[in-house]
Amino acid sequence: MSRSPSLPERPHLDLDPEMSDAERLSALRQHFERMVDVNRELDQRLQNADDRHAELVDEVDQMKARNEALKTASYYIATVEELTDDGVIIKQHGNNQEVLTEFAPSLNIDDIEPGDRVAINDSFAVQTVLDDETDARAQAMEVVESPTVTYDDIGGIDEQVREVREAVEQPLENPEMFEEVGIDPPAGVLLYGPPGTGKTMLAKAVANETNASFIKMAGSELVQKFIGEGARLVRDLFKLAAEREPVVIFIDEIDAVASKRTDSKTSGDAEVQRTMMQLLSEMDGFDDRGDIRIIAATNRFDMLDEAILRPGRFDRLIEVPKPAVEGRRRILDIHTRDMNVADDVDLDALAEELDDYSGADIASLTTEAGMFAIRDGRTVVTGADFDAAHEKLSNVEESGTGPISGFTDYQY
Ligand SMILES: Nc1ncnc2c1ncn2[C@@H]1O[C@H](COP(=O)(O)OP(=O)(O)OP(=O)(O)O)[C@@H](O)[C@H]1O
Repeated sequence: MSRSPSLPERPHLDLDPEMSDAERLSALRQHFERMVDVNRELDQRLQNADDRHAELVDEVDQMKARNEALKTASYYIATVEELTDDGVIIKQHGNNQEVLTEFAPSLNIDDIEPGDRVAINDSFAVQTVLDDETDARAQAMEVVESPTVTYDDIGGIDEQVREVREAVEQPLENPEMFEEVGIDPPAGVLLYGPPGTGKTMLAKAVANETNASFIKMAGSELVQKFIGEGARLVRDLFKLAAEREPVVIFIDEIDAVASKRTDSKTSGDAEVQRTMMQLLSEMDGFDDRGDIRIIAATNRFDMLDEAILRPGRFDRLIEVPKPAVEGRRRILDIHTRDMNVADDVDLDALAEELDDYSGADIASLTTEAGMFAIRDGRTVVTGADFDAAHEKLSNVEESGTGPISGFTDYQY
């Protein structure tokens, strides 16, 4: 900490009784001059201190403003209901609370109409007018008109492929069979298992095979990125699907919106609950929806709320595990089929060695081996490249993150 400079020394007046009047006068004059100097210096210091004080007050004001901005940085979403002379009536999404409020001075009242979606701050003042919902939809969902993944691209999970085809393809292609037999087709398929085992691929391949569009939505995005919008986006998702049939809806990380209820009553939990209830109600009205099939995926089966597993909802559960040795061999085949691989590469032996590798880990291993060849200026990938890649990925594993996709706390 810097210390303030010491005060100037107080001038001392030393009058000798022996002094003549002239000497006294001269000593007094000198003393007076020194006092004037000291006074001038003190004045200067006071001025400096005032300036510094003003600077600090300014800094504090800026910090306060920044703090205020940080506090109000997250906005809530609402819809404009009515513009009145007293202000604007908005309805907040999520809790449907109606509020009479005002606009931020930066907004122009002529740009706002009833029905607009707006962002409001903690004091409900309208901060911005949001783009219309199709933009929000586009951000939240990945829509693929015709996915190119085929069943041949998926290795090691043949039984799971068969089950998914039965549950999704059959009802789309032969709905009359279900009618004749007199049973309802499975409503939703839930794929569960470790990350990177091909769940997304499987859903895309089914869409491809049935000439259906593919719409993917990530559960975590629904509740983390679009706070207050989850239930609405679920509604939008099914509306969009109805416009695109035949369609496969894929909800990844469904655990984010369908976890077991916790005891805490935070607004975040309430939001997740609302999103899940919307999803359940959409699925319950599913019978009349025609050519829409729904597949969800999770790495955390143990966390799921049983409500979503009831008949008529996700009633076909398919486990997608990490591949066994034959599966790994098949996945190695798939991922090396377009690679320039040297004769000394022994994929059988490699498949044996890649214990605990997921399909995604194997895909990374082959890419990594190719990178070693390129780094060495070669276009043929050798056994040594695969060994080096294996060693590199094993080191990642030793550092505690799993071969690649990291998977330590998985239970189901
Ligand atoms: N069974 C598999 N056969 C061939 N490649 C696979 C397989 N599983 C995963 N892969 C490779 O890993 C990539 C990622 O797989 P995918 O996204 O389907 O896994 P996921 O199970 O959906 O993972 P997550 O749970 O992390 O979303 C695929 O694009 C593919 O290259």
